[in-house]
Amino acid sequence: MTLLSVNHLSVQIAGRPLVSDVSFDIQQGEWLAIIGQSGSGKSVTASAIGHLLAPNLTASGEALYMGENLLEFSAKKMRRLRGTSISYVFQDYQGSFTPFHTIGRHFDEFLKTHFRLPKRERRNRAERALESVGLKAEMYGRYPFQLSGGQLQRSSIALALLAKPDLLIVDEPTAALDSISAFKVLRLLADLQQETGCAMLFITHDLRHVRKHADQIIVMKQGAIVEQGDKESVLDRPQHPYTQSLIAASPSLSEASDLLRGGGSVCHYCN
Ligand SMILES: Nc1ncnc2c1ncn2[C@@H]1O[C@H](COP(=O)(O)OP(=O)(O)OP(=O)(O)O)[C@@H](O)[C@H]1O
Repeated sequence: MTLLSVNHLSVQIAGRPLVSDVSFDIQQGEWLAIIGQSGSGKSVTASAIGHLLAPNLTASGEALYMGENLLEFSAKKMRRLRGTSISYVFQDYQGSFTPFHTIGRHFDEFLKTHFRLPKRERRNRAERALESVGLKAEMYGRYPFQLSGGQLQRSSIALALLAKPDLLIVDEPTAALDSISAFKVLRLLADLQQETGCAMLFITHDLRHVRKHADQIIVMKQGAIVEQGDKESVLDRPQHPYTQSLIAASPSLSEASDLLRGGGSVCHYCN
C-alpha cells in the first residue's frame, strides 16, 4: 500500500527552481534511497515533505500522506504529524539536542508533548528506547556533550522512532561519523526498520549503503529526477549517463556487489 505519494513537487527560491517536478511513491515498509551529487536537491526534496524548508524557499505540488496533501497542512497540524507519523534523522545530530538539557529531558519533553503518560512510564519508555539502539539506560541522565558522535546519532534515532512513525526520513545520517560508527548506525537503522516495519526515505552519497539496504532508488541531478526504479535495475542496468557516472565514480560499489554475489566477507558493509 502506498504510504506517501509525492506528485510534481517543486521548490523555488525567489522564482528560481531548486527542485523541479519531482514525483515518487513510497510503499509501506519500503526503503527508498535518493542519490545524487552534492547540490542535486535531495535534502530540499526531503525537507519540503515535512515543512522543514528554510523560510526563503517555497514548495508546490503534492505530498499525499494517507491521501492528505501535507503541503497544505497548517504549521500546527504538521508539527503534530512530524515526530509521530513522520520522523526525521539528520546528518547534524548535534542540532537535534539542546546542549544544556540531558538526553533524558529531550525524551521526556517529546513524550509529554505527544502522549498522556505518568512520569514513571515516560522514564521507562525513554530508557527502553535508549536500550533499543544499544545504549545503556544510564545515558538518560547524561548531557549531549558527554556522548560520542555515534552515541548521539543513536539517541537521535531512538528519539525519532519513539512514537513508532510510519515513515522515517533519514538525511545522510552517517556523514559526520567514522566508518565503523557509520556502519553500526546503518545496521541499527536496518534492524529497526525490519522490527518496526516503518518505511524509510534515505538520502545518501554512499552507494554501498544503497546496494545493501534499498528497495527502490531515485537518482537526482540539478533538482530533477533523471532515473528511478528498483535497486537492481538502477544499479546493475543504469540507463542514464549520469547514473552510470555516479556508479563509475563509486569503485567500491562494484567491489561490494561482487562480494555480495560471491558471498565474500571482507567488506564491512556487506556483513
Ligand atoms: N535556503 C536555501 N537558500 C538558497 N539555496 C538553497 C537553500 N537550501 C538549499 N539551496 C540550494 O538548493 C540546491 C539543492 O540543495 P540540497 O541541500 O537539496 O542538495 P543535496 O543534494 O542535499 O546536497 P548534499 O548532498 O550536499 O547535502 C543547492 O544548490 C543548494 O545550494
